[in-house]
Amino acid sequence: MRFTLVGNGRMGTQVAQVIGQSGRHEIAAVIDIDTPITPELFRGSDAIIDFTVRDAFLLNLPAILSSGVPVVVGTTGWDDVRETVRSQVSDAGASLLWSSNFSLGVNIFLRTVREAARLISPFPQFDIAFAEQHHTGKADFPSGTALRAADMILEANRRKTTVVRELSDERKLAPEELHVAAIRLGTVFGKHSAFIDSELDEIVISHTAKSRAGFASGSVEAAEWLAGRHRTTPGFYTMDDFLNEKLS
Ligand SMILES: NC(=O)C1=CN([C@@H]2O[C@H](COP(=O)(O)OP(=O)(O)OC[C@H]3O[C@@H](n4cnc5c(N)ncnc54)[C@H](OP(=O)(O)O)[C@@H]3O)[C@@H](O)[C@H]2O)C=CC1
Ligand SMILES: O=C(O)C1=N[C@H](C(=O)O)C[C@H](O)C1
Repeated sequence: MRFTLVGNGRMGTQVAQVIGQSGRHEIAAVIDIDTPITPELFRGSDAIIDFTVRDAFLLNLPAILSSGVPVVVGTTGWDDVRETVRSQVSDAGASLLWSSNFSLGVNIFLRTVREAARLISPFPQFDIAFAEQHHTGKADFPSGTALRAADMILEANRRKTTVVRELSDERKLAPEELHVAAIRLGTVFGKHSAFIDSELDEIVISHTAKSRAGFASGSVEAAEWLAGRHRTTPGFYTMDDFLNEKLS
C-alpha cells in the first residue's frame, strides 16, 4: 500500500519507520506544517495516517475527506467535536478510523479496566480512579487514552457519573466523581493505570508502553483494514470495529 503521512513529529517518524521496514508498503508523501494542503496532494495514496495536533487535524480534514482516500487518525484532543467530524465523514462518503491509542496492549488493558469497573459496581466499598503519565512534549491532558478509559468506566460503573480532571482547594471529591489524573514527566512514552481501593485491598491495573512502536504498527494495521472496508462500506470507524472483527 502507498501511504501519505500527515505530521512528521515523534509519531510521524515512527510510522514512517514501520512502513519502511514492512517490505510491503511505501510512503507516497509526508506532509508537514509548511505543506499547503489540497485534496490532490493525497490522490494516488491508498491510505492517509494523521498524527498531528487537534487544530491541524481539523483544518486539514475537509481536504483529506474530499480526496476520497481513507484516513486513520491518531491525533488526540478533539473528543468534543467527534459528532461534527462523524457528520463530515458521512456527508463526504469517506472513511475515517480514529483511536486515541493504536497499541494492541492498551486496547486489551482498556477492556480489562472496563470489566473491573463493572465487577466493582455493586460493591460500594470499592472506589476507582485513573491516572496517566506522559513525556513533557505532550500537548493535551489528560491523554486521549485516559479520557477513553474514563468513558468506559462511567459506562460500566453505575456509582461514577462524572469525570474530574483537576482537584480544587475549595472542595473534596464527591463519591460519584471519577478522578482522572495526569503527570508530565521526562520522556515517558505512555503509562496508564486504573486504581481500585477498598479498606481491605488495592487492585492496580497498568499498561506501560516500552516505545512508540506499538502505536505506530497498530495504526498501519488499522489503515490496511480501513482500506479494505472503504471499498465496500465507507464510514466512521474506531479501533474497536477493527478489533471486534479480529476477535470474531
Ligand atoms: N493514537 C495513538 O496511538 C497515539 C496518539 N498520539 C497523538 O498523536 C499526536 C501527535 O503526537 P506526537 O507525534 O508525539 O507529536 P509531535 O508534536 O511530535 O508531532 C506533531 C507534528 O505535527 C506537525 N504539525 C503541526 N501542524 C501541522 C499541520 N498543519 N500539518 C501537518 N503537520 C503539522 C508538527 O509540526 P511542528 O513541530 O513543526 O509544529 C509536528 O511535527 C498527539 O495528538 C498525540 O496525543 C501519540 C501517540 C500514540
Ligand atoms: O502523546 C502521546 O505521546 C500519546 N498520546 C496518546 C494519548 O493521548 O492517549 C496515546 C499514547 O499514550 C501516547
